[in-house]
Amino acid sequence: MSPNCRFLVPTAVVFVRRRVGERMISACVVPKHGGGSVMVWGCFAGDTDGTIISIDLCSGPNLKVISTLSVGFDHMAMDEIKKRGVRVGYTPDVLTDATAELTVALLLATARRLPEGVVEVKNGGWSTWKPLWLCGYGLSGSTVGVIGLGRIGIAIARRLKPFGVKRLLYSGRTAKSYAAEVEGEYVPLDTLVSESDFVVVSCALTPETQGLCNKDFFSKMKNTAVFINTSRGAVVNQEDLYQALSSGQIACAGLDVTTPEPLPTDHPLLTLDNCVVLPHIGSATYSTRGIMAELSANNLLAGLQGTDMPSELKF
Ligand SMILES: O=C(O)C(=O)CO
Repeated sequence: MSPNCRFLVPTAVVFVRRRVGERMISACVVPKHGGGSVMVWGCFAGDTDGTIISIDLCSGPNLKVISTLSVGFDHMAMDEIKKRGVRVGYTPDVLTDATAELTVALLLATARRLPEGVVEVKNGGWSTWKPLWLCGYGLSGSTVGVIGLGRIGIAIARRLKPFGVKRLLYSGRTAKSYAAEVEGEYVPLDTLVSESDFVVVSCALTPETQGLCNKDFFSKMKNTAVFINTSRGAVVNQEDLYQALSSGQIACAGLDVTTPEPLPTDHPLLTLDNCVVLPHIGSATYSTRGIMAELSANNLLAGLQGTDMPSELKF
């Protein structure tokens, strides 16, 4: 085993090497970006804190199967994976509800300034009642814009609608028939950005979405708007977000994802009261992580056996 190995999510996965006919093939379980630990078996290396450096540089020719404990696969060198014909298992669907719940929690915590309130209670800042103290923004009667109405996006929209959201806008590559369920209006991105009181980013990280939320984007948002990102950190230009937050261009932001992860403790975003940063815990419920672990183990085993995986990435 590689000296770089740090153990181990999930413990259920034990078959990492297997003889198939004359050949020994290798497989590994990878956590998502910044996930903290990597199972390494000779063919695959991680750096000292367990983050994968690069599959193309580190994996050996025997690597046939990868099982990632995530729905996202932007942490893997897909071009190289395709070139080598490596099969990839992932964990869609099973984390949708947990991630949507976390998004709603983060949105409410950010808009209603819960972290600031908790600090004030502890540090004695809570004195007499003051009409405008710790006021924030409510969902009732608001316009919510979801960027990327995929599996998780629609689950977020479904949960937000009952808060009294008046208009639900969404943008993305195509209009979705299932958007009717939340009375979703498919609009150009610019319309969504300028008309929404809450902008929720729930799209995949692709070359098109990388850096999408930049200076130009934030300049179109309302000064009272709340920005939430639970997709991938690289969708956001963090320097531009910092400027938008510190100058009052937008009201506040809640991020469950950053670049890098973990975000260094001296990062400028962490100096702002109007920015709530979570440590990428979208899918972190006990039951969801258990189901993800089981699914990724089954993906891995199926990959090693050469049978259909329960959830195989098609590319
Ligand atoms: O599984 C993933 O890719 C996630 O980031 C869920 O939070």
